[in-house]
Amino acid sequence: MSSPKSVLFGFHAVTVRLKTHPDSVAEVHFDPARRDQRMRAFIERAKEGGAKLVESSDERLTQLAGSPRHQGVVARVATLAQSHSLDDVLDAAESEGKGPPLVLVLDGVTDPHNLGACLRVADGAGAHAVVAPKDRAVGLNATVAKVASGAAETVPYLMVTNLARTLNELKERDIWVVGTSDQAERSIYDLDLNRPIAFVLGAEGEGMRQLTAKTCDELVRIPMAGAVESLNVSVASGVCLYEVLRQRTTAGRR
Ligand SMILES: C[S@@+](CC[C@H](N)C(=O)[O-])C[C@H]1O[C@@H](n2cnc3c(N)ncnc32)[C@H](O)[C@@H]1O
Repeated sequence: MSSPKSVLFGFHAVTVRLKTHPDSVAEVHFDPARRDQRMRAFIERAKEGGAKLVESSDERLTQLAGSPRHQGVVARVATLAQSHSLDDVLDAAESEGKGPPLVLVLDGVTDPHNLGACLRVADGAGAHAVVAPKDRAVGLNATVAKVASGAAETVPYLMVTNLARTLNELKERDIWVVGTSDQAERSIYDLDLNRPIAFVLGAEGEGMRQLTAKTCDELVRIPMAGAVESLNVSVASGVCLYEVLRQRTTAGRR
């Protein structure tokens, strides 16, 4: 029986899938009219990975991707099974010596561009997982993967049934659960983040749900020096996760 297929588009998203799960790539469609260096290098890599290459027109690629932003590259791929739980992911990170747990929790991020950007920054900062509630989140689709530039393949994205319960489970693992709100009193720059940590961010508009905020150990704000009240959720994720990385890296150098 063949596994369900989905599409990935854009150079980064397809290249990372070829690197991480080459067997899951059924076909790579590309635009033969594009003969630049980037495309030539990409085709070389796809051939090395054993992918079936198919020449397709720009129009056909747009149709396959469901978007004109495919950069001349669309892959039909098998959907990867999400067999692991958050516990499995954190256990694996620990046994691989990846440092204290670092988790990004997104309560209500339904925009694929925002999720893609959050996954990208989570990968960059070395987060071990991104977690979201099943009923208040966007799933991993082709737009998310394109915006994530490959990070949708590298950072486990776990959709959970009950977010408050998951936050309590993180606390039981001695992970400090820190919620973020532009209304919080304490600044993120006053925290010692060199410890197991989960940052919780909320939706554009209404922010975190009340129960989510109540379940957090601490609420912090990112200082805002100008006129606007808050940052985009992916930018705020970047500030939080990179502050953890900065503190942990600095501590490692001492
Ligand atoms: C666009 S903001 C939503 C703003 C919303 N008015 C609120 O009450 O949080 C989306 C998310 O990014 C994070 N965020 C944005 N700006 C922030 C700030 N200055 N301090 C802390 N978190 C912030 C929060 O997690 C927030 O829920």
